[in-house]
Amino acid sequence: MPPLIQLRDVTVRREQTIILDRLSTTIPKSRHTAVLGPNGSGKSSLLKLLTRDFYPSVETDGHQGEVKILGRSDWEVSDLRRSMGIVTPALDSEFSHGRTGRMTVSEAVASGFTATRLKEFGPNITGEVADAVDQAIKTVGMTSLASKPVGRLSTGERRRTMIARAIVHRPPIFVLDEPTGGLDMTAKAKFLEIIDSLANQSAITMVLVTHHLDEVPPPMNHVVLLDRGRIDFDGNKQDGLSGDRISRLFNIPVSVSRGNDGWYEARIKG
Ligand SMILES: Nc1ncnc2c1ncn2[C@@H]1O[C@H](COP(=O)(O)OP(=O)(O)OP(=O)(O)O)[C@@H](O)[C@H]1O
Repeated sequence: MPPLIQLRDVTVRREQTIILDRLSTTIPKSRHTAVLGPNGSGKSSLLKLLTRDFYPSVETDGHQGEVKILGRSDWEVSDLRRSMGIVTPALDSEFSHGRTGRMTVSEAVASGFTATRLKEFGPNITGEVADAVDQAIKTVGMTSLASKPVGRLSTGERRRTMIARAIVHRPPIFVLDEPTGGLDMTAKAKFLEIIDSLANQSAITMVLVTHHLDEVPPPMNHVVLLDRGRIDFDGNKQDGLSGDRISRLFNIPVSVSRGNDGWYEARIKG
């Protein structure tokens, strides 16, 4: 079986700026991976390569890196997005207003099957689709709000709806970009609990972008650290999240500890 995700020597350039610099990494099935790094290090750009919002740039010597998903690099964008679960700030924002925001929670979740954003382009919510929608909504604790328009949910409720939409069709890959942005303490705790329980399942492989060490769920064992568009570290979480390494990466003295529950914590020293 080919790796789920394979990046080989990929550079992304925008207006003379190199955003990602000859990145190579491989994510096999079940290797939940956290991508960490300071602001502007290229984390979101890396996810955009996976979702085909960005493509590898052709370099001056004609070289072009390669992004393979599920062993293929020749995906139609719509097919590719249907085979992934995606939660990004842009998607979250789209579901917060306008016609997309008028979809009910059930309709929004069902739209994960078609990777669409309007009710009329979504699937019929009957039979197996309806069962899967109910199950996904239950997983994120939104059953009592299933008929409410997503645009009228709180940020935390909407974010949980986005998770349900991402997993409803049981995709092999689930990518999340800064999923706790804007959540209060309670909503964040609830959200991380859901992510943690999904990371305990091996059928879905998660790629999580974050700047917060305390948001990396215990079952997520692999980290990629990015520094100014380059991979600084790609390996085991325990080795990657050392105080020295994180201090160097974020350019500030930090002590990192791991609690008995497996969650990490970072504190600025001094
Ligand atoms: N479409 C674009 N055009 C030009 N520059 C871009 C574009 N997208 C990203 N960049 C630049 O690429 C760099 C990396 O951005 P990216 O958003 O991937 O970083 P990040 O690590 O996700 O940052 P943050 O933690 O702040 O979200 C930044 O310097 C950013 O300004």
